[in-house]
Amino acid sequence: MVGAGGIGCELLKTLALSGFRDIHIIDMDTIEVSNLNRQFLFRQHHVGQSKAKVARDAVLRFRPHINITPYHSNVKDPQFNVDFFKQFNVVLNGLDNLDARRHVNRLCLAAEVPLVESGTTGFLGQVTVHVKGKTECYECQPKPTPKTYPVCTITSTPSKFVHCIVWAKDLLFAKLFGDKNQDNDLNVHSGDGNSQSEHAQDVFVRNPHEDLEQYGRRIYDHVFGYNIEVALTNEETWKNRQRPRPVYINDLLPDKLVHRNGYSEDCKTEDLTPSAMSSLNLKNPQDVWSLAENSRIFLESLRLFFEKREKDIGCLTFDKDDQLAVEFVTAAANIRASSFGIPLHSLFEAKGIAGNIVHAVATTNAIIAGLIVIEAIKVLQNDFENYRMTYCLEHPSRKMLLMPVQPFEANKSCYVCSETPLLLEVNTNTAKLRDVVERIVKAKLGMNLPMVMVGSTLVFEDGDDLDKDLAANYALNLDKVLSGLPAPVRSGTVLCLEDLQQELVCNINIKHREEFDEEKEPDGMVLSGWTTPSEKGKEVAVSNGETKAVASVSSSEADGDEVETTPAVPSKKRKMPKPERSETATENDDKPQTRPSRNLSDKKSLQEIKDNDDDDDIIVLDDNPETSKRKRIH
Ligand SMILES: Nc1ncnc2c1ncn2[C@@H]1O[C@H](COP(=O)(O)OP(=O)(O)OP(=O)(O)O)[C@@H](O)[C@H]1O
Ligand SMILES: [Zn+2]
Repeated sequence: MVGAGGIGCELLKTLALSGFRDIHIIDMDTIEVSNLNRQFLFRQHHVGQSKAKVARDAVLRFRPHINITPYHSNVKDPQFNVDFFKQFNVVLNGLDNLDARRHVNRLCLAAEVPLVESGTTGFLGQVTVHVKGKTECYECQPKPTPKTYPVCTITSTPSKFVHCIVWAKDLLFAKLFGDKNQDNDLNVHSGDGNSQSEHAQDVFVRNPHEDLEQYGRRIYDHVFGYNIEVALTNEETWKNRQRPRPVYINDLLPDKLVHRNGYSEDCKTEDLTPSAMSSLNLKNPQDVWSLAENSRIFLESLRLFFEKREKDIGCLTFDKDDQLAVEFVTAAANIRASSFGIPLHSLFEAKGIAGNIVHAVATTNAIIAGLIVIEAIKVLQNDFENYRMTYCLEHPSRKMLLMPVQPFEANKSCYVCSETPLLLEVNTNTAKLRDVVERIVKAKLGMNLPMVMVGSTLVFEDGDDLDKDLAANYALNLDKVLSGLPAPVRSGTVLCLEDLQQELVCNINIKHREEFDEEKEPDGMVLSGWTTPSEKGKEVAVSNGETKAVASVSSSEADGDEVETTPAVPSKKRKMPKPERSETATENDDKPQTRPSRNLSDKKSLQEIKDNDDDDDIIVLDDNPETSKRKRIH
């Protein structure tokens, strides 16, 4: 088992009660108070201890004679190599992030161990089975990427609260407390010339003799006052939009914060984590603060960052579990929202949006854990015919909340489980090797410790145990443009990537391209070749052959880096599920959740599926339903 969190606790209990006698469990985390509402193997006195170890002890209390081996470690650690994975009959994932899931997928493929993968988001959940040579792997289908917003909406023309949140955490928070060298679009688009952005660069630096309140007030006036004035000069922008209103601190808080009621220098925040809410005596996170209160929180949280957390400044990124960061972002987003005539939100709501939080539902985790065990048993019995991927829906579909679907066959162009090369369009004269390694090899391809080869020349290798000279040489290469490497990379060159831990090799054909669209191709390079086109709305095939889309997390307004779990539901493509139980094909008394799929709204294909409702075949739908083929995979 990988992961001993929400799904993991349920899973370990159900495995133990179902007769599994030798279980290894990996989890890198310690128990937090916020886990206790659903991770029922843990109690308050366990807070701070290893999840894997406490989960083991809790289960041994009611199943003392089974073996449970806990590892308080990251599954990406080198000790969990292919040989380690080979000792298991089946691997069960109860993870919460794509990165770890992809890594485990690769190790399972390399070790040839079946993987049962799972995820939940609120009421939605899914369990999928991945067996090399039999079904698709976890990465055969591209995963939905987190929602992004056009830069100019965030910097200049927000119309929803989420735009203000993204501005507050990704631009302002990052500018004030994050890496000083990062690219940051703050202000760049709010003025009409470079001089504005130059001015903006300076304003964020604290003057030597400026006290923290003066500094906070200056930042406040700059971002909520001056920048809005500058933006207003661009008449074109506001022709068909409501004009924003500049906000200045003296209009709201003419007196210094220290002189105002509700704030005292000596309030007892010393031993607690610094919090602007507690120092200003604002207690309820569900209250929507006034503009003045938001302004006070803004100044106070900024002061607390500099006073109490100075060592963090310069390397912070927004973290939903960092109270002070949430307070700052809530206040900044609300002040901006007020300026743009957007309704203000409480800290609780703002935190949910900023952290992309979908509240976990314990029952969904329990259901999903049960389904994992059912699939694990089938895998152990080699009952391939009966493997199912199961989706847990929010609303019944044909009176069913659980929707079983036969597994899909592998995607022949999946770079993880097949050897199909990828294509990278890149400007080989301007892009550095570092850009390719960071943006493509690590971020897009999920390699953990990659090696990059051009022909037989190794140009980069990652790892802590490298020889010093070699490491220095690779560091030099990282800063070279592709065409300037010791083995130059140009159009037609093949880059060979290898991750020894994941035992993954992947070739990339390089195609030189001069120009990239900043908005649409922000990486400045485009990787293609493995994805099958998937539709934006995710669709689920239901058991009578109809297809419906389920509301999924990515349709939520929230923006975020990582969705807690990602139930990827099958997109249009591939094949239809085998009906699990026969129901009258015409019955459909629940409201359609969203539009029917393009493919299956086609009457002809619907009819075709109904006709096949009760046979055991798997139907493969090509892009054009007219040419749909039926294909047996076993
Ligand atoms: N790379 C990894 N190696 C080992 N364990 C991991 C890794 N990534 C995630 N996990 C574990 O997977 C579990 C996922 O559980 P869950 O989704 O309930 O998240 P959580 O962190 O417990 O809760 P929340 O995110 O809501 O605070 C966590 O316990 C986490 O430690
Ligand atoms: Zn694959």
